[in-house]
Amino acid sequence: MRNKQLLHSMFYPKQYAKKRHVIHKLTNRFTKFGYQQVETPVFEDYDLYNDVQGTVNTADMLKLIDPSGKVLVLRPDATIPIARHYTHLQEKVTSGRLSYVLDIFRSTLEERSRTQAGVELFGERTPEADAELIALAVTSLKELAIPSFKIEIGHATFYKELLREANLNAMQQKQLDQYIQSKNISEIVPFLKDLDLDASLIEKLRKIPMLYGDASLVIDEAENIISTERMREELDYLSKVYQLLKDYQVDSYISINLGLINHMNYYSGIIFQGFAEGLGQPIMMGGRYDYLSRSFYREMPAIGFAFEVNLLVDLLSGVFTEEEIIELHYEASERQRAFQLAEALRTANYTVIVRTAKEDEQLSDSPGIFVNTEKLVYSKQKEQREFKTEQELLDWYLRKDVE
Ligand SMILES: N[C@@H](Cc1c[nH]c[nH+]1)C(=O)O
Repeated sequence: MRNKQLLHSMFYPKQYAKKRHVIHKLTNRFTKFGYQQVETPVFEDYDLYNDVQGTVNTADMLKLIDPSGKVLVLRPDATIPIARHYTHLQEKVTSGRLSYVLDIFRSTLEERSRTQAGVELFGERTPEADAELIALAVTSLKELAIPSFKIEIGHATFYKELLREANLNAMQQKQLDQYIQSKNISEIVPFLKDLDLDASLIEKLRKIPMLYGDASLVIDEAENIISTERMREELDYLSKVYQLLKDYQVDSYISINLGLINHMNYYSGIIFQGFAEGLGQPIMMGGRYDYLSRSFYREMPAIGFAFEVNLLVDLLSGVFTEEEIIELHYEASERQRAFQLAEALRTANYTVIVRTAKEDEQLSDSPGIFVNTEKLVYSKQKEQREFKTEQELLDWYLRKDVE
């Protein structure tokens, strides 16, 4: 674990090697599914977020002022800028797959920033697109060998459809979301009764937090609370996504949770979160956001998700640095030869540190090469070998791991 006392904890070499491994595996997998990597600026206009509907809470953004007095924010989310740029620039493109590894900054985060690795798929509103993303998330976590994880799939508006006629204000909606999210069933009924809602509506809403678990059972149960055409369509859509996930053979990692609530409010359809055993917070979040780009240049359906890279790093056990470091010691007169030899080894993909030889040099466990006037010596623990020329040493070095 990294040192949690510091505001921005440092990744030390072993930990950082793990982070690199996680990023490498994820980006590789994203590429294999056809997602191309992009990067967005760290600093963004505060106004962008003020003008957009369904964005990060502006109070949570980290702001700064540039010399002209303009208010900027540190990138609080990756999805919003990517959607904005993509729908603006790619006027003729109808669909596209993008990926990213970016730090995002919010005052509410434990360390004010975190690294996310995610994907966004633009231009498709089909169960096939949703299933592709969920399958990509599952196979990525499998490839990383994250032990015991689950993806929970919910819906951003399914239960809110029930409430359309109830006209709750923002505070009441927030309170209800909280009760549903925490499955606080005992508080929900009195709360709804106080709001003077219809008894049959209360009965349906009370069931929402229990619509959780095995997908086919939950989908069947959810049939009983459908009260609008839209709910019917969304449930059928969810069911199609689940059928597709069966064909991807990832259904054993999936459960449905119709009380799932994501903290971003741009979602408009399926939402999902990934959980690993023993970790209270999600390792992945995402969902469909078909109307976010309406605030930009043109409306384009979209879906995406992001992994929390640092949480994945903390979940991985094992060591991810196997690289041996060769220490190359040289006598002052042999400096140029030594530098050339070090460079030849680096070109051959070895890691080399060069240093001047000291009289009482202790042999360490890592391999050492000594460049003296008369000879070249390789040593590792008890093994010692002498070479006459650099080429001889190089030839032997390049062969030794193969033989
Ligand atoms: N940007 C979202 C995750 C996401 C990516 N794409 C869609 N949703 C978040 O930070 O929670």
